[in-house]
Amino acid sequence: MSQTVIEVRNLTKEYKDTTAVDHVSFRIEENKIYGLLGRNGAGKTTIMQMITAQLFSTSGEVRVFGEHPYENKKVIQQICFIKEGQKYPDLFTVKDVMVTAASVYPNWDAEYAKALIEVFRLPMKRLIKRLSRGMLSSVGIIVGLASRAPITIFDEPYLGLDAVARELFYDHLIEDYTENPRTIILSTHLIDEVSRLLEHIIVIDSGKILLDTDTDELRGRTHNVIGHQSAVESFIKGRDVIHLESLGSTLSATVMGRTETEVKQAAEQAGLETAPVSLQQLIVHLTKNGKVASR
Ligand SMILES: Nc1ncnc2c1ncn2[C@@H]1O[C@H](COP(=O)(O)OP(=O)(O)OP(=O)(O)O)[C@@H](O)[C@H]1O
Repeated sequence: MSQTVIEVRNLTKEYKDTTAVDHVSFRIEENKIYGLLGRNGAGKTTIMQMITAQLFSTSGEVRVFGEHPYENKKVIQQICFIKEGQKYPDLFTVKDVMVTAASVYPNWDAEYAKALIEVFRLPMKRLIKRLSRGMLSSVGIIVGLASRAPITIFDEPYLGLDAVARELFYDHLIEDYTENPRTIILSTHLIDEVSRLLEHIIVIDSGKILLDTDTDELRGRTHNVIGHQSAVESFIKGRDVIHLESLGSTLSATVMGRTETEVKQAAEQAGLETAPVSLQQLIVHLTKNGKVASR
């Protein structure tokens, strides 16, 4: 069985007028790529800030490598947290960021960082404050990848990055992860783009967990079932229906089964068509409904 590297129990963060994170519990296992997904304001960044000891929880527990992360250098050194809009000192150049990162992360690979700087075409001597928005995001991505931190977290790392640079990021992430397995948590709204990378997803909605599942298992459990309205309506009775769409007399229902293949097999036996559901569609439907269920 895989080792747990992060354990969160009943984690809650309350602000004066809002509960940003509401009794959330989950485990993150070693050497897997996770997606932490959800709509704006769902609570993703707040959770990541508590995991990385940048924010105190109101209640509940966080353990990283079995220990409290707060003021725990041994634990903090093992985590690289890349977030949108990272601030750097005014006079820092790209090179200064790389030199600083090398001194912070014990597994830093300077050669790899150099190669990535060429891939992303970053000018080493330019002041960070003179970089374009996309270039600034590339700096974070390079630090995240070259840190080789046992837990690497990317929170919406691509503000301003063009499609080519995002593809480069995904390709390098998967290639380097294969050669140097570690735990990666990606938080993003570009779900279709990263869906091939994610092994496990945790979906947050209004501070609560909506879904915590292996991606392949989810794909196996969830299908669009398509057919004549009356046939689909009778098929979905008593089933977990996430979304319905009708076109004339045809009805398409997005259905989540309890076990893999259950929905697909039953639908086919009933003479109905099935089609796969993209991860993005699924998450949009789930979070639009805001339906918290024991999935
Ligand atoms: N310092 C704060 N004071 C009050 N409310 C806050 C504070 N920080 C965050 N919140 C609120 O907590 C909720 C969760 O915010 P959070 O930034 O964690 O969401 P998110 O899922 O990361 O969103 P996004 O995808 O837009 O980045 C939001 O309602 C936000 O307004």
